[in-house]
Amino acid sequence: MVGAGAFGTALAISLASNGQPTLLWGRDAAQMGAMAKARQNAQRLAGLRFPETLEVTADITKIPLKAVILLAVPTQALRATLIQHRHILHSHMLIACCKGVERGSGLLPLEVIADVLPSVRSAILTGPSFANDIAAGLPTALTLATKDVDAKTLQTLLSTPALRLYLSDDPIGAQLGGALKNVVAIAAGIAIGAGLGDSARAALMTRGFAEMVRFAVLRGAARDTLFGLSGFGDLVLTCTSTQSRNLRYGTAIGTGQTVSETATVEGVMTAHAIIESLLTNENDATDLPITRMVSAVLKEELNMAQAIESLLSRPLRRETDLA
Ligand SMILES: NC(=O)C1=CN([C@@H]2O[C@H](COP(=O)(O)OP(=O)(O)OC[C@H]3O[C@@H](n4cnc5c(N)ncnc54)[C@H](O)[C@@H]3O)[C@@H](O)[C@H]2O)C=CC1
Ligand SMILES: O=C(CO)COP(=O)(O)O
Repeated sequence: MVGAGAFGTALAISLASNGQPTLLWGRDAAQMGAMAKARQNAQRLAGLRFPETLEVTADITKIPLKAVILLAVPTQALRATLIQHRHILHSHMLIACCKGVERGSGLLPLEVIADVLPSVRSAILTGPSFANDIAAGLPTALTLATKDVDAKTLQTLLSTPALRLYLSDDPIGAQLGGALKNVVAIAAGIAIGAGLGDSARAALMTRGFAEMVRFAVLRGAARDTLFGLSGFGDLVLTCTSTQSRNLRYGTAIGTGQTVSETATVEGVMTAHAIIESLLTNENDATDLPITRMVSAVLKEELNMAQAIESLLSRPLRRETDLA
């Protein structure tokens, strides 16, 4: 496991609890030393103890030959991680566990991997799951999306009695679902924080889902993928649970608080990355009102009243138009 934050630690606990010898690597030697000693990640998953089969290290050369490597770093840190450790990572199967779009390039995690390590085999692991739930062994279902011929072997390797992996051969759709739902969750949080009510949240979730489907299909996703765990499933979880950092972040913005979030809130950079990539392509007239609103509010180009007005003043149309 590369990346020892909440999600990397949770997946490592889950795999090790299922009897897989698992190595959890993090870049901060002092932090990894403390985790090894306490047998828990006190910063991110306090109280959830490591099984004996989980080894903790800050030495990346300890990764054994032929290991399957899960990459659980934030999307914006993925390229730097791959570049820094390419001599180790280039010969392994890489499973990206991050959800987002890279700012500057507009690329999805597997596209970043292909850009840095063109010949490497890869897959995306995504879907509705909170790190705490996985680490606690609660039932969870995720999507493992890949074009790789060994997909079934990977599915078996990474599934546990509590963590069920469903296969998909549509990595684009699976990645876009996971990336875009975070942006919609920020919008839903803004609505809740601004006191617009649960009906407004339901409207944003539904129109946000239509926006996700529209954008993903234009980028080559299969429409059905968006209706599965990695799209609709994760949208529901992230927009309705206060465990979600994206929802909490949006809620804080909606109440007018300044947010100093130390944990990863992927929807922020993803909203900017998508809108900026549309701006650089003048011919792209993709209709993304919610993503535009989120990006503009976070950049303080719109205040809350203007943002709400921008959504409410859009022309009335049939529900299924452009959906
Ligand atoms: N926390 C959760 O419940 C879930 C998280 N995810 C995804 O997992 C990814 C990681 O999120 P979390 O683990 O929650 O975030 P986190 O903020 O808890 O941890 C991120 C980790 O990445 C490390 N990191 C950052 N830059 C790095 C670099 N250049 N090299 C090596 N390590 C680096 C940090 O030190 C930190 O340990 C995100 O894309 C998130 O959307 C997916 C599903 C659930
Ligand atoms: O991706 C997640 C749930 O599937 C975690 O959501 P947050 O990043 O908003 O906490």
